[in-house]
Order: sequence, then C-alpha cells, then structure tokens
Amino acid sequence: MLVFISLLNQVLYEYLCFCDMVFALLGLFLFSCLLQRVTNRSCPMLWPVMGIIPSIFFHVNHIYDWVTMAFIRAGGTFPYRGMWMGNAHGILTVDPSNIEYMLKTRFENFPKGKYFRDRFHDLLGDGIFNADSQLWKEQRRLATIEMHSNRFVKHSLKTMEDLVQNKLIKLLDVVAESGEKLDLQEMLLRFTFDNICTAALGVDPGCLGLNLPQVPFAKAFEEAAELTLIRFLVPPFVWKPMKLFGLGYEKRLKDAIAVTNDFAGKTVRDRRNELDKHGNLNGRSDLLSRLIEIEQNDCFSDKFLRDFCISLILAGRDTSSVGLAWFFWLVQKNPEVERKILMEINEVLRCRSDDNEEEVFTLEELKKMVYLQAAISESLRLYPPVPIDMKEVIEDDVFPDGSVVKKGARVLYCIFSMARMESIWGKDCLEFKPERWIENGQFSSQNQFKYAVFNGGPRLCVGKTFAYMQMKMVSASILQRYQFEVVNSHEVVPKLTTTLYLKNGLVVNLKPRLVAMNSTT
Ligand code: HEM
Repeated sequence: MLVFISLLNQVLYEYLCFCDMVFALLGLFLFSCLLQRVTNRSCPMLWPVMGIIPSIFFHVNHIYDWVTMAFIRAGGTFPYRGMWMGNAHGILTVDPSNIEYMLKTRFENFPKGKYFRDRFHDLLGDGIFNADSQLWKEQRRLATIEMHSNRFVKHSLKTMEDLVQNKLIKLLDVVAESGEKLDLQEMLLRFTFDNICTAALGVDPGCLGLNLPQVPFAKAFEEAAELTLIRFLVPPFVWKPMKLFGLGYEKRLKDAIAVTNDFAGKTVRDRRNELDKHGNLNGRSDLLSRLIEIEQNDCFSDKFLRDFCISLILAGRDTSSVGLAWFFWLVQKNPEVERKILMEINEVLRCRSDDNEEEVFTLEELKKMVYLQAAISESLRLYPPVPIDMKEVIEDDVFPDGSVVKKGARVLYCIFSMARMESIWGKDCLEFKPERWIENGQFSSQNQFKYAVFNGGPRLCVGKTFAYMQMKMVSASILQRYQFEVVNSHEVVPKLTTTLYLKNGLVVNLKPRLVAMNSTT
C-alpha cells in the first residue's frame, strides 16, 4: 500500500512539474506576445518561434489587402522574421525613398543574392535575370545595346505585327463567330510566349495555332518556372535532398528543365551551324543571332547564350500578358476609359492615307496613342505583373526612414501595395484614372521608385520599351475589332504567386465591334 501511495505521489509530483512547465511556457508565450503588441503596436505580430508566419496564415485568403493595411498602419515599413532557426529576417517596405536607396544609391549592397540564385540556378544558370556583379554587368551591357538598337526594335515590331495579324486576330475571329466563351488571359499568355521566343531566339514555338496546340517547349518552360517557385516555400533541407535523389516535384522539375535546355541549346547550335554554312546571319535580327554575330573569337560559350535567352524568355513571357489581362478587365469596368481609347484609335486611323491598307498599327501610330499608354500605365500601377520583389543585404545598412537591416537580411518591397498608398498616389489612389499620366496632352512618366512596376536604377527592366510596344499593339488591335464582356459569374481575383496572374483567368464573350470606327462608341 505504501509503495502504491509513494508511486502515486511521484506521478502526481511529476504531473504537477509538467503542468508548471506548460504554464511557465504558456506564460512566456503570452508575455512575448504582449510585449510585441506593446512595443510594436503598429506592425504585424511577430509570434514567438513562428515569427510572421501565423499572421500570414490567418490572412492568406486576402493577403494583398492585409499586407497593404499593414503598410498603412506601420507608416510604410515594418520588420519581419520567419521561423526560429530559419534565418529569414529583414524588412518589408513601400517607401519610395527606401526603394531608391536600395535599387540605386546603394545598389551594390542589395543584389539579387544567393537565396534567389540558389533556387533559380537550375533553370536560369547564370543568365541576366539570375546574375549579380560582373556576370550581370556584361549581359546587361549586351542586352541594353542590342534591345535598344533600331534593328531589334524594327524586328520586334515586325514579329508583333505578324503574330497579331496572322494568328491572334484570326483566332479571335473564329471564337467571336462561334459565340463561345474565351479565356483571354490564356490567349494572351500564348501570344507573349510566341512573341518573346521569336524576338529572342528567332523561333516561333506556335502556341497560337488555330487549334491551340500543346507545345512541349512551352509546357516544359511553364512547368519549370512554376516548380522552381516551390523551392521558395519548402526549406532547403527538404528540397535539396529531393533534388539529389530525384524525388517528387524535384524529379518533374529536372525533366522540365531538361526539355527547356535541350530546346534552347539546340537552337544555339543550329544557329552557329547556319553561320558556318552561310558566313553570316544577315537575314536574322533576333537577339541570339545578333549576339552570335557580334561575338569576337567565340567568346560566348553555348551555355552563356542559352542562359541569356532562357532568362529573357522568363522575364518577357508572362509579364505583359498578365498586365494586358488586368488592363482589359479594368477597361471593361470603365466604359468611359474605353470610349476615350476608341476615340484615340479612331483619330489615328483617320490620319492614314487612303493607300494605307495596313491591318495593324505602325510604330508611329502607336506612338501617337498617348491616352492608351496612360491607361496601360495606370492599369500596371494598380495590378503590377511583378507584385512583390526582393533584394538581399550584403553589409549592415540603415535606410532613409531609419530602418536598420543586418547583413544576410532580405528586403521585400511590395509594388502592389505602393499603388494603394495615399501617401504616394494621393486620395484617389484606388481609382483607375489614366488622366493622372497626362500633362498638357502629353504622356508624363513618373519617378521610377514611386512607380517601381518595371523596377528601377541599374536593373530597370530592359524590356520596358518592348513591353509597351507589344501591349499597345495588342490592346489597340483587339479593342478596335471586338467588344467583350467578362462573363457574369466569373470571379476576378489575383493568384498568389510571384506573377500577378488572374487566378481564374479572364473568361469573356467576344463580339465583333459592329459600330464603325469613326463613331466613338
Ligand atoms: C509589363 C511588362 C513587364 C514588367 C511589368 C516587367 C517588370 C520587370 C521587373 C520588376 C524587373 C526586375 C526584376 C528583378 O530584378 O527582380 C524586370 C527585369 C527584367 N525584365 Fe522586365 N518586365 C516586363 C516585360 C519585359 C519584357 C517583355 C522583357 C523582354 C523582352 C523583359 C525583360 C527583362 C529583363 C531581361 C530583366 C532583367 C534586367 C536586369 O536584371 O538587369 N521584361 N522586369
């Protein structure tokens, strides 16, 4: 009996000790939460052990709205921390002076960094989109010279004209005639993939065929890009062994990257053979051919050329199509803006000489479309294709607003939320208002760091001119010919990923625009 009582005592004692420990931990937890709330009231909660993760988890269904409110409450910048031992820490900001400091003033201290590079290296290698320092500098120099040359501008305009006239319009005619619904975003994604491949590689993959074919290169590219993003969600101690042993999604990623590399690698080899055979590539103006022609003493390896092209395709593939999809949605919701765009197109067409039978627009005509440019810029402001971006910190630093960052931290800047800050865009920041881009009848551009849609500083998007030309050509050609209506029950919400896709696409009904273009409706 005595033994039994002493055993019971022992168990009771250990139970009470355990309860004490649980209560002590709970107390500590509550105390840390309280301390956090008291000392950092205006910033999102950083939970003990889990950091900001529970806050994100609670708001995941409306994360953009939540983070925007968090910026407003915090005055533009707040600190974050990931899971204990995960080494993720830094700040989130929408403050234009911080962004200028990071992207321009202290550019060298805020590279893309190892975190980004490690995850993207299998797909992008050392391509411009994934490189820093010297490796980046040389590619940037080449890209800037070639992409802004008259030859490339003419070539890209020609590729856009051909695609719009011979494929996009034909496809949309068929759909409009059939009366079937159409996912406009899907169609635009196909368009921009064909367009960037033709411009960069000189090869049209044919995604915009009338039967909307599954193109293995396009499918593999899309899969490789999507699966790479999983590496940002799972910790390295999970994805690295999976990669090593070829398990799960890492196996699919490896296969998709192999298809992508084979296609791009073969294109590089074929082009070199063509040069050997004919002695020049005069008939070709795509970027790959230009680089092969200007290189001296074979200084670019096949891998360098392949990586360069793959980076360019990744950067120019979905950004403008996603931007266009949001643009069409906003225009449909704002008939007055649509009316003004049509008036402008009409005016441009009226100036054409009688013998101009062109079905698409010339560069000069696109340049005249000031209101369209303003409407596109305004739609990119509200729905930036790259909604959030990130840089790594090399050395401890202090931002203009006083925020301190430590070496190894990461700075995230939320371009989506910037558009919704009264402090940046004024009281009407939430309105779709192309007029804010027009001064004395001319397009008036905004400061790069307030409008960071195309990034800013030395790493400003190198495809910006291309993107505007493409978006103006496509939107003017479509609006000129068709009326469209987003189907009634269709839910338009952003997808949670690094590019701001419409989660459910943009499903519309198309009708030929019967009203003559010299009318304004
Ligand atoms: C609306 C369309 C576009 C938007 C909003 C956009 C936005 C951006 C942004 C935010 C970056 C910086 C990314 C970073 O460093 O983290 C960037 C870089 C880049 N973009 Fe674009 N882009 C667009 C279209 C294009 C197109 C069509 C091309 C190619 C023809 C292109 C080529 C590039 C390249 C090569 C870079 C890397 C530049 C560098 O790191 O020096 N972009 N773009």
